[in-house]
Amino acid sequence: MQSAEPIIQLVGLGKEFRTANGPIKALDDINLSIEQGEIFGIIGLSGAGKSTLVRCINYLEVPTSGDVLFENKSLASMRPREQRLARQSMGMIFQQFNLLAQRNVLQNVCFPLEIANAPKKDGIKRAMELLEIVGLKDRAKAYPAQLSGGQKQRVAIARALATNPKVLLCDEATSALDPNTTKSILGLLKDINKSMGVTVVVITHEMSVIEAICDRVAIIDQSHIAEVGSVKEIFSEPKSKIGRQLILGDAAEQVSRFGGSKRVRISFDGRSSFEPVLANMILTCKVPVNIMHAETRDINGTAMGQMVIQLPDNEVDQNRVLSYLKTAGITHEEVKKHDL
Ligand SMILES: Nc1ncnc2c1ncn2[C@@H]1O[C@H](COP(=O)(O)OP(=O)(O)OP(=O)(O)O)[C@@H](O)[C@H]1O
Repeated sequence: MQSAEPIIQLVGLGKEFRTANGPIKALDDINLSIEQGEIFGIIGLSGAGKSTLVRCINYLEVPTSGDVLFENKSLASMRPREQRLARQSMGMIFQQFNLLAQRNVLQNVCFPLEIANAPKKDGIKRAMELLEIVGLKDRAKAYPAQLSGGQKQRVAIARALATNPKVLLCDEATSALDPNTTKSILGLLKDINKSMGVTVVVITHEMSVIEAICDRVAIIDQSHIAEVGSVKEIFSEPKSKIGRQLILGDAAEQVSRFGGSKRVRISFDGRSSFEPVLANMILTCKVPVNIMHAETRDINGTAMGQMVIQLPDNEVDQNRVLSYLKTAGITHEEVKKHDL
């Protein structure tokens, strides 16, 4: 679905809030290009400026400097009608769903069409089609209070799509949902992106969300873009400090559990591939290990060579790994530091 045509460009974008305690610079010199048809993630810690950024994209917040280009045209320089149409081309969903409690599901989805003065019959037809897409056709008469969080977000997605937007902006859309519901909502967003060609912009503080659906990602830190790239690139080699913190955070924490503990040399003699050996060991023992050194070659799916792993400090964990290696018939020996 991806093409190289930009649909949204942020050029030197800045946003400053005036508060009683002085100005707060929420965004500073943001330059980003989001391509038509992609799923673009924006990740950062709390307070980094993510929500402000996404709200500036559709002019819910008007930037204090720089420009937002939608389909190569500056929102700031558009005539009011043109700007309204451009903003209508960007649907939005939120963490707290923001459904109208007094309206049923169908009426919620029809709402943006009423605002856009669409004929009522057409509105209902379109809303029912969308409810079918999000899997809630049979709940058209239900009220938001009668729905689960995941169902509410599905209604919000249908409502956001009612005016046929080209872009769907998702501000922490799964942050209030449990992991399974999150997975199904992310799946739905991916399907919508594929089947309708809608560009999706996902704002999140969770790396797992980026990993699950995004093509590219920008990391935002303290009002600035720290790095941008394909999810693959950024995950395999984060260049910024905040990128390493977000991506390797857990791993870095795990490493601190190792201290100067026991090391084991595993020899691979071609009978097995080293990945399943390590993966099975970690899955079976539920113990993280640290790869200190590896001289292995994957030859036609089998591993030759050796690898030194470091075990956690905890003796029970160490014994678990050692007895696994023994039972699995994997050649290994304990090594001292100077043996490395
Ligand atoms: N309307 C506002 N008035 C004043 N300051 C604001 C306003 N909106 C945001 N800010 C400030 O701008 C900065 C960025 O906030 P923003 O909500 O964009 O961050 P965020 O990355 O979305 O954080 P979170 O994940 O916690 O929502 C913060 O310092 C915040 O306090």
